[in-house]
Amino acid sequence: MDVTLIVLSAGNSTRLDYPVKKQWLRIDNKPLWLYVADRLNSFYTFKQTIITSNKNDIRLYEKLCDYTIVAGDRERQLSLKNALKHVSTEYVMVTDVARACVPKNIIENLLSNPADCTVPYLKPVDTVVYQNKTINRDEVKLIQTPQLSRTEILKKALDTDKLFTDERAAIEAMGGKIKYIEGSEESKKITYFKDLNLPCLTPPSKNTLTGNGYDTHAFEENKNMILGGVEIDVPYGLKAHSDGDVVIHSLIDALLGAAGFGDIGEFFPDTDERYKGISSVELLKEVINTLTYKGYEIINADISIIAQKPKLKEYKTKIQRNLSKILNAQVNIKATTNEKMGFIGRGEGIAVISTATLQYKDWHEDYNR
Ligand SMILES: Nc1ccn([C@@H]2O[C@H](COP(=O)(O)OP(=O)(O)OP(=O)(O)O)[C@@H](O)[C@H]2O)c(=O)n1
Ligand SMILES: C[C@](O)(CO)[C@H](O)COP(=O)(O)O
Repeated sequence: MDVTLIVLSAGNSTRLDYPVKKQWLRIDNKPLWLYVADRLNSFYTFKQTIITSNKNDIRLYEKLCDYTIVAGDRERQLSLKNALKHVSTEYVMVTDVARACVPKNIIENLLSNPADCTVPYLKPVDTVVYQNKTINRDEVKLIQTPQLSRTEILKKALDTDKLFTDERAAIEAMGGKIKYIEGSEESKKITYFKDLNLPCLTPPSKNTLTGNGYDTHAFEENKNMILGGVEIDVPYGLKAHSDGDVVIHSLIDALLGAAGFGDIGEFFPDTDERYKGISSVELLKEVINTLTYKGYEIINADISIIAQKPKLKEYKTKIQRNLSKILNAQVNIKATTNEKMGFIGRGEGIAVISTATLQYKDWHEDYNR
């Protein structure tokens, strides 16, 4: 059976109420979205796997896998419709990334029971009250994902402005045939932080991640010089699209390198008018927020400034303290001349080399506090 897998991971993870978005929680070395996609692909050979991501994360997902990454939208159903545009197989299996521990037998049972839509559910074990009246709980189904649908039926069912909370409801609304199979407690959806007690969720790796950054800028007259967010009292600055803070640019590349997220140019293109003259401290803070949302913590950074001029001895401590405060981590600053050799030695500009280390935020430790 040709089946496409869609993993929905473009949500905002609001109810998790945690610094890291749930799709970026690390399971060993993998973000949850990759863990779920790989786990389901280990159960069945899907013709194609499509993952919806927040539109700003597509490039980051693509650096970590070769699945098809599609921009999500403001609603789960709209994210799904974006993904369905890329589906041509007869069947499509749609799952929430938040249902991280779906067992293999659920996948097998779905595939063994095709219909317009096949859906796992749990029977409530509590008494059910609906609009303050007790109802027959044997007639209640608690719906889970993955849900297996005939692709063309699902596309037709979603060709509406009405929003449904799952594919089954949309297909049911157009009279499609729904088949139900027994679900699993292990398929619980990670909605709140307390839901992170699922057995398949192994703690984040304790590995430290190291990155390096190198940047150079030429001097430019009649411009302020900013290094590490500190104004340097000289009558010239550094030529750049931004404020030219070559120390922070090098540090950003080291941080992004440690995370495997590419480089500063990918995040802040120097052709983008939004960044003209911008304070590089603001760029650094944006990178720190991105790393935090995506499950990283900064351990330390070590920065070497190579400059024949200006003399930085009186500024090193200011720069070190400023960056350490912004990173909330240990920062070391070194400064050296280039012994009058090369472009640096001729006083044409400054080079900076940085090293940064990261670790994964240990959600498992936080859970067990
Ligand atoms: N616009 C959206 C909203 C949700 N989802 C995905 O749909 C699944 C179920 O949604 P939910 O559990 O509500 O996740 P979030 O929307 O992230 O959570 P919250 O509602 O707390 O923000 C999640 O895997 C989520 O990533 C999506 O792809 N696109
Ligand atoms: C699709 C779903 O998981 C089925 O139970 C559920 O409707 C998702 O709800 P959410 O509020 O989008 O998490």
